[in-house]
Amino acid sequence: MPGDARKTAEGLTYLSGFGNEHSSEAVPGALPDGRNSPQRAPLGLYAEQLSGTAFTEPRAHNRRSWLYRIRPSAAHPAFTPTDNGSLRTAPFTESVPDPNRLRWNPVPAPAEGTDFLAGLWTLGGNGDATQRTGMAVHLYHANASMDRVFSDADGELLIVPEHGGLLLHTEFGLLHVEPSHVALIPRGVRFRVELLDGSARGYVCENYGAPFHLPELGPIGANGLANARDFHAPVAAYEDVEGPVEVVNKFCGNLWTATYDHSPLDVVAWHGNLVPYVYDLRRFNVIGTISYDHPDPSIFTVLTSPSDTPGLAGVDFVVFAPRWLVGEDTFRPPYFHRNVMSEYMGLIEGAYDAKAEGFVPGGGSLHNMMSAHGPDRETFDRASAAELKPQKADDGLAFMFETRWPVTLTPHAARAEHLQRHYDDVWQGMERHFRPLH
Ligand SMILES: O=C(O)Cc1cc(O)ccc1O
Ligand SMILES: [Fe+2]
Repeated sequence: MPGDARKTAEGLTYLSGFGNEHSSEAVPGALPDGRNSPQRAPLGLYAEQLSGTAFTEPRAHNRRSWLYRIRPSAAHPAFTPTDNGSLRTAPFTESVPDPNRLRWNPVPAPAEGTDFLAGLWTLGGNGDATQRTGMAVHLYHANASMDRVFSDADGELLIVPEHGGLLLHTEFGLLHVEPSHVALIPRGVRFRVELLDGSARGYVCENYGAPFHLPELGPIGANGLANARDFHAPVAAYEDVEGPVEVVNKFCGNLWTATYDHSPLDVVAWHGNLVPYVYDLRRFNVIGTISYDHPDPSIFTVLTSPSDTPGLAGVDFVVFAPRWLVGEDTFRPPYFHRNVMSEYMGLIEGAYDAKAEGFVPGGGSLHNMMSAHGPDRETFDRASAAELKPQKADDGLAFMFETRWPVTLTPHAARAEHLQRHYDDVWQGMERHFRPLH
């Protein structure tokens, strides 16, 4: 019942920190002491390691957890292929990469009975899931809770709700995520999504590459941006369900299904540093100029998935959180630019300071590699004439998935009804102001 679920969601206990060695047991004594894999695990549980990085990756990047569960994950029948719905995976080869500036309205409401998984609609992406490079942008619109369980072997899922609260039942325990919060489900972790408000809409970044971590702070110092202690992992909570449970597994681009004879959300205790987590974007410590010029938005990076080249992210997750604008003699909104990185932007609420209208909550824009963009004409005119007193930019919450490779669209995104036909017009009629002095 949604009412009961909301009560549960509000009472959740979390473990705080990013990349920590956490441990949690739902039943006292379920965690073995001093070793991971005793001859007989406590309470008759099965011990199992979940590796998110290769065994041999450097300690600073290594992610794994030990799970103590009622049945080992291996106890399942064969998977068989099932319908992928509107979910697509890299490599994206069905459309020609598009250099145009593109913008979409929100994804239309789905048919009754659409759960989070069925409600996923892929916009596009890059890389190759089988090579563990690149990312995909998905949107979701759902109106039913999942009575099946999902896991994604292709990548981790960064869920960015725009409408409707979600209660995520994961192998590690329960997470509650609301608009303005984000949730991360690591690669391969089983979960199901319960809707808390009847329907839910939002965005998902599926990251095929290295797990997201916090960006370096460099000269900013030891604190700032997203603070590690504001990331919250669940405490162990398990389902002891015997009976048929559908489990859907996304593997190398396809959905596969199997009917288990028990719930795989049966982890009674766990320890490790590979965990799902939630983060409240409003806790982001925004750093900006206190002198002049508009800083590059890398300063708003919440999470980054590094590639082999230092500083060049497979994908960055960037938030435009409430902040003061005080730059002197400065054009304060985002500047005109062309970027080697490709930018997908979404809006969680309100408005975005570079766009006077047309960029709406639940919608999104794509400015692919080197495509020219920036403030629309109305914003340019307003900001060029604005009185430069300190101003609070707090009427919206926007974000960006910024990636090193161009985003190629799925055919359904390229042809969508809700693709805006005249987005280019926002830069039409930019007046000529040039007046040579002589
Ligand atoms: O295009 C955008 O709106 C995103 C963006 C924001 C900003 O403050 C500077 C550069 C940039 O790409
Ligand atoms: Fe941009």
